[in-house]
This record gives sequence, structure tokens and C-alpha cells, in this order.
Amino acid sequence: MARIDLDLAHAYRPDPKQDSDYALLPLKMSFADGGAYALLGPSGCGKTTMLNIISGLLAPSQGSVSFDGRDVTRQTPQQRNIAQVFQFPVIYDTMTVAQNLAFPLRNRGMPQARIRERVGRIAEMLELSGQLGQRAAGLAADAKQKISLGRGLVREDVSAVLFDEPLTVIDPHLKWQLRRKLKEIHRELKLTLIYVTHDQVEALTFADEVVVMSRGRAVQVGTAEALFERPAHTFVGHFIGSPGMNFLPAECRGGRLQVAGIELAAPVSLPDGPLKVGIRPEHLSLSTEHHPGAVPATVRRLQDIGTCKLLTAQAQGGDMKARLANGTALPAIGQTVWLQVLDLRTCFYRNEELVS
Ligand SMILES: Nc1ncnc2c1ncn2[C@@H]1O[C@H](COP(=O)(O)OP(=O)(O)OP(=O)(O)O)[C@@H](O)[C@H]1O
Repeated sequence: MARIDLDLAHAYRPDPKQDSDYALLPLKMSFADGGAYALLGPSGCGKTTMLNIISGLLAPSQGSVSFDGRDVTRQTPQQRNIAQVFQFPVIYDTMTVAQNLAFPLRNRGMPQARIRERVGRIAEMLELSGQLGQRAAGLAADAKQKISLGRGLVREDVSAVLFDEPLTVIDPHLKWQLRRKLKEIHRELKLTLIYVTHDQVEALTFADEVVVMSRGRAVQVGTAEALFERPAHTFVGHFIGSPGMNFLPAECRGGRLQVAGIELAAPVSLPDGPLKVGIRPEHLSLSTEHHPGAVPATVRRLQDIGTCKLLTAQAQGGDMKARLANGTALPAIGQTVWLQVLDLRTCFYRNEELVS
């Protein structure tokens, strides 16, 4: 296993001039030895580019990649000792499940007894023990992908295991199970795992730390809790959570905040000038009477989403969503309510970056 340091940028086109010419804008980042990471972001944000640069399938157009302080920028995936699992199964159909799992070990010249032991362990973890003697050709797509995962995880001596959306072909009900399995395997084997996905649930349940990416930039690296409670950038607030964070434009002057057409006392010290007030739908409470820190809004929609009711209310400056626990007394459509936008969990942003 290795600690991985990136200090680089990448443009697919020669002579990049503006930010949009870069698939990865200049970044400095480290992946700790033995950590489980997810690279999360919408299509085209640069996740696969970063993964391919880490694996050695792609050389960055600027800067370097180091493993344990050693420059590996020009090394191939084999030289870097990287295992990779792709979206679709990469296995040998004519081999049995056991032979497929053993393949990376046999290539490294591992003794037979040790191979048997390691294959047995990985098969057990992935619930493939009953199929070890079966030919891979006859198996369903999700079983084949489990073999691919097993082949990625079977070696103990790899620098890191990289996963590029590995659960795409897996049935939704099995996905949940496999994600949990991968997490267990990580805890047990202590491999450095880097997992690319555009699915926030997948990223947040799998990783210790999630790298949220947007337009070639790693906008925040943090735990699921940090990304939820303290998004460092409004993009993270929008992207994480369902629905995402609410934002209202505000103006601060000498400790007073103009927001949604009224003036409120700023709850923390804030710089003068334009701001955005951010609060999660899960944290937004409402009442029918005016309270300090609350703004007026008109109820526009109420949706029953099973686990709770989702209220949409129109405030001056934008629509706000609140998740209301089942059993809460619901206001009527068109009614004016007071939304508690300022509380201990409120975040404040300037130029889209968290200031408090
Ligand atoms: N081989 C290539 N040549 C030119 N441009 C590329 C190449 N591969 C990717 N890009 C561009 O680089 C940017 C980042 O792409 P990348 O595939 O890394 O994003 P991604 O986040 O992995 O997206 P997805 O989830 O759709 O795979 C995109 O604008 C993409 O069009």
C-alpha cells in the first residue's frame, strides 16, 4: 500500500489558455495509505481523468504523481503496482471463478498453497465460495462483476485498488449489499481504495473521505458528515443531499443581515457585503409566527415522500425546501409561514466559498 500525492494539472488539448481547457485544474492532493476514498461529481468533472492519472494509464500534462514520496509520473500501471476494476467485467470466460481470482497471484509467482488460501478468503468475502469451480462464462453479469472486484482485491501487495463506477452493471438490490461488502473488505484488508462514482449515496456509504469534483476542480475533500454539515462550496451544498442545500442571497452591514426582504441580526461575525445564506432542508424548521432569525415565505407545494413531507415555500430571493417529520401539523398551500433560516447549522458563503 502507498500514500499517493498529486501535484498536477491535465489538459487533453495542447497549450491550454483558460480554465475550461483543463480536464483537471492545478491541484495538490494526498490519499493516505490504507484510506478508502471516493471521487464524486457530475459527468465530465474530471473523475476518470484523475483515476487514470493515478493508475498510470494517463500522464498528466503538468506536474507529478508520487507514491510514498517516489516520483512515478512516467511509470505504467504495472510498474506502479495498481489494481483496477472497471464498469464492466474484465474476466476470462473460459476459466473457472477460482482460476480467474487466482490469475493476478499466479502472474506474480505466488506459491500454490498461498494462492488457494487467498482466493478462498476473497471468495468468501464476496460470497463466491459456492461458485469457485464453475466456469465464468455461464454466470450472470453481477456474478461476473463480483469476480472482477475479487481480482482487484486479491493481491495484498498492490499500491492501491482503483474502481471506476464498478457497480453500474449490478442490480439495485445487490448494489447496496456489495457496497457494504466492499466497506467490510476495506476494514479487513486495509487496502488503499479509490472509487469513482457520480452517485452520492454510493460515495458517502463507501468512503472514509469523499473528493467532490466540479469542472476539473476538487472543491472539497471530507467525510460524509463534513460534506453534509459544512459544505465548503455552494456546489457541494447543492450536489450532496436530496434535495440539496437551500440558498438565499443576503447582504451584511455592520452585523445586520438583509435577507428575504427583512433585516435580521447576524448570528456570527460576518464580513460586510453580499453573501449567501445556506441551510439544509433537514435543518429548516418553520412556524406560523414570527421568530428571531426567521424569514417569511409562502407555501407552494407539499409532497409526501414516505419518510417525511417535503415542503416548498417561496421566499423573497428563492424557493426553500424543508423536510418535515411525519405527524407535523402541515400549513395550507398559499399560507405565509416563517422559516428559521438562521440557526447554529446555517452556513454563510461569499463568492460561493464558505466564510462561516
Ligand atoms: N481522451 C480525451 N480527449 C479529450 N477530452 C477528453 C478525453 N477524455 C475526457 N475528456 C474531457 O475531459 C473532461 C473530463 O472528463 P472525465 O472523463 O475525466 O470526466 P468524468 O467526471 O469521469 O465523467 P464521466 O462520469 O462522464 O465519465 C470532459 O470535458 C471530457 O470531455
